[in-house]
Amino acid sequence: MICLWHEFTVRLTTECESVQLVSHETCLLDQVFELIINEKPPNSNSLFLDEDSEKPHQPEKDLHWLHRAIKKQVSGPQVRMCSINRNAIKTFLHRNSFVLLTVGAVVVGVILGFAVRPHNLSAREIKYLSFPGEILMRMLQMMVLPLIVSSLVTGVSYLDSKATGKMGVWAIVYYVMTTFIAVFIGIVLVTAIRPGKGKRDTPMSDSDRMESVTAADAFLDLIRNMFPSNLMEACFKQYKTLYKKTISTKNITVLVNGSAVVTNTTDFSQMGNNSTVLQTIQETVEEMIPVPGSSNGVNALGLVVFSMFFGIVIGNMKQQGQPLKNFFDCLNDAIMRLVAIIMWYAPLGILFLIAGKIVEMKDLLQVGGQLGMYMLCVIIGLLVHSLIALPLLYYLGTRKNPYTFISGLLQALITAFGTSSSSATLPITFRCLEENNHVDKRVTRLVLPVGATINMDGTALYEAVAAIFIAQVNDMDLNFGQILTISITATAASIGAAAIPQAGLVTMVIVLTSVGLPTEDITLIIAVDWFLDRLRTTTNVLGDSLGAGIVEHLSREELQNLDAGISSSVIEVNEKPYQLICQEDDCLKHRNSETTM
Ligand SMILES: N[C@@H](CC(=O)O)C(=O)O
Ligand SMILES: [K+]
Ligand code: NA
Repeated sequence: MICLWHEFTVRLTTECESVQLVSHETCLLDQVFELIINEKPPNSNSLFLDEDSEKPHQPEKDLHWLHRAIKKQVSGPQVRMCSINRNAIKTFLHRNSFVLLTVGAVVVGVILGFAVRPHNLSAREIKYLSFPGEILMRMLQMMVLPLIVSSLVTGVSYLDSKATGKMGVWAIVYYVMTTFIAVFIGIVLVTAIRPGKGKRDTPMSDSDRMESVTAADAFLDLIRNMFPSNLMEACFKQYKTLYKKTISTKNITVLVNGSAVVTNTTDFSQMGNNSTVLQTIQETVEEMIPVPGSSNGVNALGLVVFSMFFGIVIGNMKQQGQPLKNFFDCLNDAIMRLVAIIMWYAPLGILFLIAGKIVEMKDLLQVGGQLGMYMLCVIIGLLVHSLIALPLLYYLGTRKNPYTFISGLLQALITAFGTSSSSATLPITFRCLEENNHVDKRVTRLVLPVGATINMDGTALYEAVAAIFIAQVNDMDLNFGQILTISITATAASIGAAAIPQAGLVTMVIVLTSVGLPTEDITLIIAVDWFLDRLRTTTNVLGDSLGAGIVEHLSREELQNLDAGISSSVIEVNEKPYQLICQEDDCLKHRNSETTM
């Protein structure tokens, strides 16, 4: 945070450098004035007339007059300085208006929330209070579906397969690596701090039991969701395995030996032949069998997979695929223009989202004991990951200042905190990366939708910490194998988690069942999950964005080659060098004008 603030002030000072130049000017004028006073012009008596002309002129008085006159001269630049000062502030405000508005909204939201809190609003009134925030969520979510599809299709179709492949590989390497780093940080912290040690102090509430899905079925669901059976349905439903209890009857042969009933597994030879009778009875067997079911929400994974393959195919169709390419390009452009409008509403929405949540929440400061230590553990882990590990990785990958990059993302990060959904934040993330950080659109279009869907560092860290916390509360000692299992399933759970509020809590079940922990114990951490969810979503968005920056840097050669490819194909068509320049310019202009309002 301090680094961010530092970046911010650096920006402010560069903006105001011109102002400092002007004040130098006035210093110089002062020096000139001193010089003039000391030199005293020889004909000062006649030259400088006092206002009171009747009195004889005295040199000192003349000098005072001179002073006044020069002061008058100096005041000209002073006025200019003020106007430049104002201009600098104006441009500063204009350039950072969104960030300033958003930060202001957070501050006002917190103040409003704490001001309203003592009034003990009813649940209904709180709903009304956060209504403007709900509208923001709805507007952002409205953009997500067309945004994911159009940006992925265009992102993939405009690259050749080589560039897509290389970018894809870098992105996947980055996603997997950062997720494991996050899990590692989480595990180290939770085993060092041991928040769950001691007697369990949180009473169990068996009211809301979590429906448990076995790890294997959850994994299969993930793959099933990659290939939605119906594209329309994928826009609002996901596949989810349900269990049905079936009762089947089995014929079992038993030996009846006097009064004792022995099942057929017993060795026959030990029984006396004359006293035993073979009998066939029916036994009912209860079995849970997986049946198809569904849960509400966009099947983002399915849409991502479809759009990517669709884009590759369109790209390979060359001339024939051009109309579809243009269509999705235009769709993407139009959606981003809508997002630009929504951006103006975003601060207001965030204000009420935060105010509403503050009014609604139970006193977080009173969460003490094990749960408090658990929260601390997750918070420290997220901070370490997002302020040290990820920036370091960005620096190693690009040799650029990561905090400059992060300062450009401020609005997306705040939106992530406000909405606690990385998919709802996606439109804002796009704009921050493209407008503030000038990341190539071909990269963001490809990397961001995939990242928002499968790359969740914060969620992975949280899942690992939560699982080990629950093990500690249950006095279960985990061996190395179990910890390894947790780190793998936590990664899988973060991939499977939908980018919507508190989705991580649902996929927790996979991690818990994989090491035989009681899934009901998720209720232990539900109370503070809303807060941790906001923080981990912010980390998720940060991870996606830094990933886009790194991937852009690592694949800059491919991008340049593509640019060169465009110009060489233009030569083939036109065979006139001067037209090449025009075409290239047009092409560049076109690329730059995309999504700007
Ligand atoms: N809310 C998170 C997912 C989670 O629950 O961890 C997100 O959208 O990124
Ligand atoms: K995910
Ligand atoms: Na990751």
